[in-house]
Amino acid sequence: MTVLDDVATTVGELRRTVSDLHSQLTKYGLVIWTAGNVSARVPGADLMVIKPSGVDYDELTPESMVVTDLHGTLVDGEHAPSSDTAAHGYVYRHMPQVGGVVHTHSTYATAWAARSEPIPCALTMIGDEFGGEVPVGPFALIGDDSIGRGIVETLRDSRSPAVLMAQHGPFTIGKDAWAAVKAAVMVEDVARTVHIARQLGDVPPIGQADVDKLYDRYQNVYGQ
Ligand SMILES: O=C(CO)[C@@H](O)[C@H](O)COP(=O)(O)O
Repeated sequence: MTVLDDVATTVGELRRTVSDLHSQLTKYGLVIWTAGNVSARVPGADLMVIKPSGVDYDELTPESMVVTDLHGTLVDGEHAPSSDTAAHGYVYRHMPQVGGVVHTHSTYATAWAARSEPIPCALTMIGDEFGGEVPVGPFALIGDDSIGRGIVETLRDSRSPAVLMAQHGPFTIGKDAWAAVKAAVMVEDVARTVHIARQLGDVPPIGQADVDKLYDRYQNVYGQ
């Protein structure tokens, strides 16, 4: 009997989900080479499914995904886990509502991160998805849980599912991995649009009362 036996079916499904979601990062042009990673929490266990480190996107398969505990220790898989595993695990340990974490180096969001500058809430789409500006997290070195601590410190009291980690790039969270991927797609789109708008002149933020209404409608009414 291993820790995996109770959740074997769920882990099998999440291996496929996490593998497939990586193709959304390439589809939307959010990563180059082997940069970036997606993970999903395994409900009912202190485990996650995450991308293997440094494997080409074309070679990612359900079987090549890695299962670790929430401290990044390998539990199942043939490959070494992503270099951001400790960061993802820290988020899962400290934000129980989070079921998915994504990291990309998408160009425009990373450019804002390089400047350590939050993306102002200047578009209805930013109010909808992020509920305010997209915040900046501290600079942190890769490898241990420093990045995770920065993500949690920044997002714990924010409505934003995205943080621009200074001089690194965006990390996004969601109730599941799909939602975290969506936030990664959205943060790149708004980073690009607000950047272009700023080339044209001042970019006024939307007032807080309207941001609150936008966020409420999009989170609670929008869609089917
Ligand atoms: O920026 C980083 C490290 O934080 C990553 O995005 C790497 O670029 C991809 O690392 P692996 O997930 O392949 O280890």
